[in-house]
Amino acid sequence: MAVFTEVSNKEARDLLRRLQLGTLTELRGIEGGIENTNYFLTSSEGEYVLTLFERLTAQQLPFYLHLMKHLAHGGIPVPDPAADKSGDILHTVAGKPAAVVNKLRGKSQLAPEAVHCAAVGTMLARMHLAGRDYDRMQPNLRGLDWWNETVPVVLPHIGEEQRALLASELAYQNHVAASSEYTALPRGPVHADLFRDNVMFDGEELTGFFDFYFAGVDTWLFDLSVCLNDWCIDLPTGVHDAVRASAMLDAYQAVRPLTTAERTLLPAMLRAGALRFWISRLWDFYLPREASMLKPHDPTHFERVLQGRIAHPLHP
Ligand SMILES: Nc1ncnc2c1ncn2[C@@H]1O[C@H](COP(=O)(O)OP(=O)(O)O)[C@@H](O)[C@H]1O
Ligand SMILES: N[C@@H](CCOP(=O)(O)O)C(=O)O
Repeated sequence: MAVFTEVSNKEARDLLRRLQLGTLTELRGIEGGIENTNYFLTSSEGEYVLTLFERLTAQQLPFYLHLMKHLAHGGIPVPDPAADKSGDILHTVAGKPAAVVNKLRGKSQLAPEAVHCAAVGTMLARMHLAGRDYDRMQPNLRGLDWWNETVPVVLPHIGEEQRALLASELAYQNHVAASSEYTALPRGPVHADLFRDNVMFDGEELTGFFDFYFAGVDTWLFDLSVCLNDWCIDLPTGVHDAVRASAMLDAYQAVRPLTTAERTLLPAMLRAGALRFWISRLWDFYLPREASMLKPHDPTHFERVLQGRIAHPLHP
């Protein structure tokens, strides 16, 4: 149950009044999620999601919330944070930073087919283009600097073979990041965690991207690689699925063709995307944070994905 902080009906009613979103009809805790407290908030005006941020700070949050607003106004189906009379979209509820967004229609497609991967590819490219004129800056806080800080912390907890793979892949990624091809990659605000459980579908219609709280400015190719590594593999084995990957890549490129540097570095960024989540899963597994991680994700999954990406590089 991902309700780490209880919200009373009175607090919900007061918030709806401040946001001029009608009168409360239902407040229901959401069971999914591992980072924040989430409630479905239903009022006489519509259905919303109330999020209380358990770890992100009031300094970090404006980047994410204004990015969602910017993208929503740019026609991308993402939750649009509600503003109060003064235009503020970051609120305080039960002593925590909080936001209210519209509830997206549909549900997550956890067994995607090519048609769903194509829809994600199209919308991802549209989202990258819509983010070009977003003027706030926050780096990907789970990027290369964080990998360099975190790998030494997890190394003592893992076996010799894993240590060798983790250390050599980190060295490889530092080398790639220093190259002129990497510098040439187009970049902008990216979602950086657009897994199957962070996209809504109604049948084959993509109804929204959500959970932007790992977003940051990074390469568009990294974002695409994170998607390919989750949507276009066989989950039990981690093996690449060529049909779903082509569907996603073709759809993405129909909106925004990859540059020469991106085509060259796709194999390296697929490795980077696998490394990023291997590190975070190892970190969550061996160094769990107080009360936040209910059931840590399996780190060995991304170890397998990384090995597959090294053994069988994907050349678009
Ligand atoms: N805007 C939204 N519209 C509809 N459902 C949402 C929305 N935001 C969150 N949810 C629901 O809440 C669940 C948990 O949200 P999520 O952002 O993944 O939490 P966490 O950041 O804690 O992992 C999602 O799986 C989804 O079912
Ligand atoms: N997608 C990440 C975990 C991030 O959790 P989320 O529920 O906030 O998307 C992983 O699979 O390791």
